[in-house]
Amino acid sequence: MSEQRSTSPLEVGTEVELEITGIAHGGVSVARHEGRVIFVADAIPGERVLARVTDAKKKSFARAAVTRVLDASADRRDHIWAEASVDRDPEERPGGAEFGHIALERQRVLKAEVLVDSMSRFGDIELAAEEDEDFADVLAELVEPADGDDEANGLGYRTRVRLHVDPETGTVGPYAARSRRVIPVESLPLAIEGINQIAPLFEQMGGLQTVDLVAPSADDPRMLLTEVGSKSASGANDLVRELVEDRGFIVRAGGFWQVHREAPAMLFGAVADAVSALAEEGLFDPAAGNLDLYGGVGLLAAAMAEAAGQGLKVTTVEVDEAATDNAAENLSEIVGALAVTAKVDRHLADLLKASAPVRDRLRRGTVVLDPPRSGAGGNVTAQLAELSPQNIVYVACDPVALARDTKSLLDSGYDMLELRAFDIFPHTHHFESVAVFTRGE
Ligand SMILES: C[S@@+](CC[C@H](N)C(=O)[O-])C[C@H]1O[C@@H](n2cnc3c(N)ncnc32)[C@H](O)[C@@H]1O
Repeated sequence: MSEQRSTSPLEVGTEVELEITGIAHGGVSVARHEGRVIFVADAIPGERVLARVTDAKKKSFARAAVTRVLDASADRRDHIWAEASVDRDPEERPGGAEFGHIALERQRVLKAEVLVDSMSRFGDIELAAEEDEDFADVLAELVEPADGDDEANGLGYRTRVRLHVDPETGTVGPYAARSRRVIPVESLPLAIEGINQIAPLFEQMGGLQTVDLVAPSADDPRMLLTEVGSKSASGANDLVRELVEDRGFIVRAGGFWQVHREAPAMLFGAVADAVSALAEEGLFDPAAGNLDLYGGVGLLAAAMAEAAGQGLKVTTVEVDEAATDNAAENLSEIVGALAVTAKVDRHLADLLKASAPVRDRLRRGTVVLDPPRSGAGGNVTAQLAELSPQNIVYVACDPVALARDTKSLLDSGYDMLELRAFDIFPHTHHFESVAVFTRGE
């Protein structure tokens, strides 16, 4: 494509020179062009770049992708995935490693900035440095790395990868960034070795829609194939074994399990730490009506038990019946554990109608919740506020959703005791947060 450095009006394909001023949620940086905000892919705050406009439909903002770096940040690195380099046409770059051109430590600072900004704008929480502490140090330490990631430069961690099949050519690969075009690639640098060994990157797989690659920690890696027109993948219901420290979990091969090899242990540890800290403050009651909402196969209920002991009473609530069955088995040694298949809002609505003694037990309880990306939302946070459990441990994969739900909880009289964040998706903009709330006096 020929280079057109014209400015207004912005049109798709136009190249513009931009000063990158900050980071936005979603893995893009921020610049301004003649008063209009531009979200720029593949840039780093502080850089001056040439970027091609990729979307100009909205009046208030446009989107662009870097085509040439004019003044590079000291944190710029060769992209960890050769195919995603800025030397390539933006449309030919695979998605899924949108921070792969940034030094790992700076990625974590950018994630911390997004968390701090989200909490300030949507959560009414200003995260500040202590006296004698530099805020830059707070940002550098807020998002905790997973074991082994610094040594491996954040590569080789994914135990689950979804590839797509081009309906015309049968080529297998990831989607391009911001589109549903399949991009052929030579390797999957974020995936663990076992997945790279079985990935059919050089095969034609016409007739298929997706190829899911799964490498459980205590089972053989495998491919789950979904045919065009089918809703389920072959082998998705096979049970595989996962190990977290020395505790075993069964999960369906196609079911939800944290993607980073260390993530289950990290989140297990974070929830167990939170429960232990609450117990030390006299705020945790193992015999109360404790809940693990959006509980999957019971990972976080098991973490509560790790801290509280086998006498824990806890109910996991999960919409997927098969995952609930797995949770029942995974938690079978915890006599007081119950696994329920239900939508969280329906289950909470039922609990709100329960008898006074049951409501009292819930009021003394601790709720762990780990909702999907959209967060718990206003309805569920309002139900929680009405149930009024003593503590809420909120595990979140989206900082903005967490911040919005935080605001609802603070408005309902909860105090935030702790906020941690975990870099369990290196080279992407994603990260996980764990926020601990307790009911105010
Ligand atoms: C982020 S996963 C967490 C799973 C589990 N806590 C873990 O760490 O493995 C979210 C889970 O919520 C379930 N889910 C999604 N929407 C739900 C709803 N409205 N009610 C109950 N469960 C839901 C999904 O099936 C998924 O298992």
